[in-house]
Amino acid sequence: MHDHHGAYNLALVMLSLGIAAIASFTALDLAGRVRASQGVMRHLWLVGGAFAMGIGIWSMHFIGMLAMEMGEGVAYGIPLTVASLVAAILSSALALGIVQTGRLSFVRLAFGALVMGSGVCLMHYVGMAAMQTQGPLSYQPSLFTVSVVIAISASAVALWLAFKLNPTATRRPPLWQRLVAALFMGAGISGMHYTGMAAAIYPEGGMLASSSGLSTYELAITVALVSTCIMLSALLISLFDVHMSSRNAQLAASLQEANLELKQMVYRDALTQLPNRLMLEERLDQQLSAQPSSFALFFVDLDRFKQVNDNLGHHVGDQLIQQTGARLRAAVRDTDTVARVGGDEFIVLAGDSAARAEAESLAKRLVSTLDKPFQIGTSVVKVSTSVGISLYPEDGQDKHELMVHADAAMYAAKRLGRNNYQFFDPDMTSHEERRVTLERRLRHAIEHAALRLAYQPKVSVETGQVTGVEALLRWEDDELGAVRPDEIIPLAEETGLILPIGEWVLRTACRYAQAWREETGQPLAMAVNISAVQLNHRHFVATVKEVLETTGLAPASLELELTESALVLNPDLALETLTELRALGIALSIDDFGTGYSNLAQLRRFPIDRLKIDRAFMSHAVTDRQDAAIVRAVVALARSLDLQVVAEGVENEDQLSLIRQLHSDEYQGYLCSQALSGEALKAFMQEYAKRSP
Ligand SMILES: Nc1nc2c(ncn2[C@@H]2O[C@@H]3COP(=O)(O)O[C@H]4[C@@H](O)[C@H](n5cnc6c(=O)[nH]c(N)nc65)O[C@@H]4COP(=O)(O)O[C@H]3[C@H]2O)c(=O)[nH]1
Repeated sequence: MHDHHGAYNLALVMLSLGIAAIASFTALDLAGRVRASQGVMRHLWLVGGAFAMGIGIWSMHFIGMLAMEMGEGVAYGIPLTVASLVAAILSSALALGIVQTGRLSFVRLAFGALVMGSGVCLMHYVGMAAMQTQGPLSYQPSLFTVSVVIAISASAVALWLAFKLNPTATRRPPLWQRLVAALFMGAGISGMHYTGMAAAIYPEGGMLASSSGLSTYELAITVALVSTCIMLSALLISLFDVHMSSRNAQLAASLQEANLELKQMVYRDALTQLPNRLMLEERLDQQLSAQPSSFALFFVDLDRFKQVNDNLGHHVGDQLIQQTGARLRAAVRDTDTVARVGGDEFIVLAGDSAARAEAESLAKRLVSTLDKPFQIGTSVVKVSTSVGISLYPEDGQDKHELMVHADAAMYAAKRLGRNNYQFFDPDMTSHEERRVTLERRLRHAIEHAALRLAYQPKVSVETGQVTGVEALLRWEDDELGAVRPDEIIPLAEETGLILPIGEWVLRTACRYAQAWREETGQPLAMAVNISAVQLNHRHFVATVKEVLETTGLAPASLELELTESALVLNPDLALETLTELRALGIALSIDDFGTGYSNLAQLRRFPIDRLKIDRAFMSHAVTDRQDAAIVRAVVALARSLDLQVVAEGVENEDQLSLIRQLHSDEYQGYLCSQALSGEALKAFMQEYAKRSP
């Protein structure tokens, strides 16, 4: 026996190293594919990968053996050669199986390396045994051991790399990393092989002559070509698969994104990003199915939203809604739901406002948070809020009932003078029912002359003398009780009833003022509210003229009170109408000023005599700095436009002294008197004249 450490054919050694590196590269890539795929695909990748990798490693080994120049051609026994190929494929399958799932623990790595290393050794030494030598091969124990250690260590590094470079379907490690890893692995496999070759002690007599017709070179090149082709096809398929999976992953991601957006659109209000009605209803369903002991639903509606929208434009209206949503959100707990369910309507679902008292304190918070003026761009907008509350379970067992009842309670709050809240009461009717009844009864009231007027004195701030009165509509219905003008006027505007009602108010007020003059010999300045619908009606000026003529009232005794929204609806027509009225000698004032004071430049165009500061500002002007600032600004503005100022809703001496400081001209309010019937006004005036110096 002798060591057959014959010279190596350098070209074939290089070829074997190249094949080892390609096999390693393929192995790492396929390991990634196995990990990234699922189900049947994972098994297919495992089988295909094991073949490609096994053939690769085996060819490296085979070419490595051919690289040893042993004189004449060496013959290889077919069964053992095939067995070594099978060993290579099986150990590759095992290796791929080990890296396919989970995390790589130390035990797993050690076990995997042992299995794979043994497989590689088995392949190598079975392959060596296939060499047809004169006698059996033997091995130097030390080098043999080193070769086994190298095989196991190289396998450990290979497995570790396969895990480290674990690509997901969408992300692959950079190419250079994969190349370096492949070179490392290739070097490990080749190292094992050449150490194993070095360990071999060949028997005396050397090799049996090859019966194969192929030369060593031809055989090596053929094996290299075939195995490279197999590996390259596996790589190409793998690349294609990565491309497809990343495309699929991208598609899935964009589908998920589209789904989210769609959900957002379906469940969220676009303007405020708050939940919409649909989402609220779902949350209500969830809430109800959790069988809670109790909870509360708050229907929140802005009182003067339409006015702001008309006066200041939709963009301001939109911002008002956004700010309202934000304030409501800030006023409730994180677990509560604030949903926008209509133009200026919100619903708050308060999970555990168990007790009525808790619901009441939240309602107060909701009203007061929206009572503070809003700063929108350069405008200061003041609105108020009406809140209706329904409680589960007493006010409703299902979501529909709870919502309808909260809505009815909200309308009841509006009827009671706005800026407050009401709990649902079974006597309350829904908004629709109320509307229908109201319209029917209003028509009845017009036909049966059941409407009345009340007159509220206006007082000079300087002298304390009554300077005139404002006519206010009153209606006491047999069925409905007292109905406030705030409720009558919008309904009358919608139904067109405002024209007959408005004309009746004008005629009655003028007749009263003329009768007053005839009785007392003194003129009575009479202010009448005019709705936007009336002002924009073609015959309005003619109607006013006719009423003045018929009643005999001097135009100088009449003042018409208009809202800003009436003017901005059709500014050109309004200007024309106001100019004609002014030419008749009628005084004109802007009512509710400040609730959304708008286009000052526009206001300048109109022939106006007075501005009336809305009572919403007066109520807090003494205590709230922001409201006081608005009152101050309105007075300053009126002065700069050379207009008189009337403060509405003056209820106490503090408010009076504030407007006195600000040099307001007149005031109206409970401090002097409420609106009185025609008879009561006469008595009041006599009494008042006696009191004043
Ligand atoms: N809290 C409080 N309130 C006070 C005080 N002083 C007066 N008020 C109330 O404030 C309102 C003043 O009328 P407005 O601003 O023209 O506001 C009126 C006006 O815009 C409209 N309106 C009333 N009558 C008519 C009418 O005949 N035609 C039209 N188009 N609108 C009318 O309905 C609104 C509400 O009228 P009313 O309910 O009569 O309410 C009246 C009056 O009763 C006070 O010191 N404190």
